[in-house]
Amino acid sequence: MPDIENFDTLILGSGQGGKLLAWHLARSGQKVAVVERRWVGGSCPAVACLPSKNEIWSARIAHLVQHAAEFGTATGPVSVDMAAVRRRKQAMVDREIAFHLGAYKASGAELIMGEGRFIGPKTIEVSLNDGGQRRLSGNQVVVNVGSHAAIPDIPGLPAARAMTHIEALELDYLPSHLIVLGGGYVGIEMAQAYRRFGSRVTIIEPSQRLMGREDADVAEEMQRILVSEGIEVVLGARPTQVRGLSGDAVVVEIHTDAGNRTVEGSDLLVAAGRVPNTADIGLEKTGVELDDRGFIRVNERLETTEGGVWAIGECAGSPQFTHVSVDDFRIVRDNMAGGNRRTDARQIPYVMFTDPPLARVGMSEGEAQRLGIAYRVATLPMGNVLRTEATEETQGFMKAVVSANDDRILGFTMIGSEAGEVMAVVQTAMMAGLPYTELREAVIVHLTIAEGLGPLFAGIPPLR
Ligand SMILES: Cc1cc2nc3c(=O)[nH]c(=O)nc-3n(C[C@H](O)[C@H](O)[C@H](O)COP(=O)(O)OP(=O)(O)OC[C@H]3O[C@@H](n4cnc5c(N)ncnc54)[C@H](O)[C@@H]3O)c2cc1C
Ligand SMILES: NC(=O)c1ccc[n+]([C@@H]2O[C@H](COP(=O)([O-])OP(=O)(O)OC[C@H]3O[C@@H](n4cnc5c(N)ncnc54)[C@H](O)[C@@H]3O)[C@@H](O)[C@H]2O)c1
Repeated sequence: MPDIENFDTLILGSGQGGKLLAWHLARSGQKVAVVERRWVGGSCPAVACLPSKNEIWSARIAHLVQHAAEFGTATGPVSVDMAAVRRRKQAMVDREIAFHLGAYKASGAELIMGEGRFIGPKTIEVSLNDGGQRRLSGNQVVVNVGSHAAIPDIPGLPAARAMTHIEALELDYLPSHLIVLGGGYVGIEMAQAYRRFGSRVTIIEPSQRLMGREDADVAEEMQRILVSEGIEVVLGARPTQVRGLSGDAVVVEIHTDAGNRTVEGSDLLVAAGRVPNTADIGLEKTGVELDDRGFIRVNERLETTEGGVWAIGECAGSPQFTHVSVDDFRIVRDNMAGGNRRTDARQIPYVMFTDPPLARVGMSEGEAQRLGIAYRVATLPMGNVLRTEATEETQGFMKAVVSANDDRILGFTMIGSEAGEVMAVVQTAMMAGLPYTELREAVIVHLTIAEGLGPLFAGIPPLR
């Protein structure tokens, strides 16, 4: 058995927050090791955020070129080369890997490539990817192992060898008919991209609406946009059986209130949520407890149930976004240094990178209703934002929720061009505690999309 090597800080999984913590602590003089089994830099730059947005951008180019004549540019026949799309994506991933290796080297943190497993409190055994084993311990230990795609328990699904986002981002051919199980973030982003590349696409979603956490008007508008591009959306549909093989021919049988139906396609993508990577990492040999859904039990300071062991990102049950894992890093960094930063009451903005995108910060109207918070609401169709006269990006709307008791902005949702950038303006106003009237009266540049914030907030009914 190899001797146990001791580190000041030992991090399992090079997730988004964990790697930043490693670089920070190592630069501060600590002896730090990060154990990563597969993706230098974690999933975001390798198989999730960056590669998906890279391919979504390629799909947008395809879409624009296909519609170029409407804007006065004549093109010849348009075709999409998925091998070239994939190559462009892979070149970016390779740049990301090089960047991360450089950052590890510059910081002095050691990146150990191998599968890690706890063999005792604060002690990890690593099966090295290059062969052999190492045993490591940390005075402080951080778990940042992320999650993997959930594979629902549907008869025939394992045999159909459905893709997750990982395989879908590696396709170098165009599926003739892509069936997507799940109408959430991954499903919708990938469905629109593949439709724009030229696939026929069907989304199968068990709930009665897409994007369950959004208001009905928001979900309906997104559905209208997807359907207008030729995507078939089947709601209230529970898959009961899968037959065939993804990449060849697949059949999904679904049960709906209206009866049973069969959807036949060529390729199958599963996008039905995430499962934390906590099942096989030996936590039972430690004092680190899991909750009933398999997430690491943490307090608001991101401390686990074992002293000196912290958890960051999706495995800690944090909302599933890179910027949240990065914020978890800041919390753990400051708490390790004796501070008291907390996860509760932080804003969690997000953007779904469809075209147009969906962005939200703060409360939706439905959340205000569920919490019994008195509110005022205004919406503004994107067609009323003057810039869209020039760009014809008229799909979607802005929606603001404001307190009925004072002028606080409670939430902002937008489907529309530049939604993420416009949302950041509202988020900043919310962080500063500005009343909505300040945005209503602000001098915002003509002819920007953010100019729509004036008329949006002018639509909020006055205080009674
Ligand atoms: C297709 C897709 C697109 C997305 N797009 C966005 C987006 O645009 N914006 C956004 O904010 N979020 C996006 N997300 C979510 C985002 O990717 C995640 O929330 C984020 O990467 C989570 O980071 P994390 O720190 O929890 O862990 P991860 O970044 O997932 O890292 C965990 C790491 O731990 C490693 N690991 C696991 N177990 C072990 C072990 N036993 N030994 C060694 N290593 C191990 C894994 O290999 C992995 O590299 C997307 C997700 C998906 C699936
Ligand atoms: N732009 C972004 O920031 C971005 C992009 C992609 C993913 N993400 C993150 O990753 C997370 C995971 O994404 P996701 O799309 O896998 O999960 P999700 O939770 O967003 O959506 C999963 C969907 O699958 C449906 N579903 C559940 N069981 C099903 C079944 N048996 N058959 C068909 N559908 C089923 C659910 O009803 C739900 O609508 C997201 O919640 C998000 O936090 C973020």
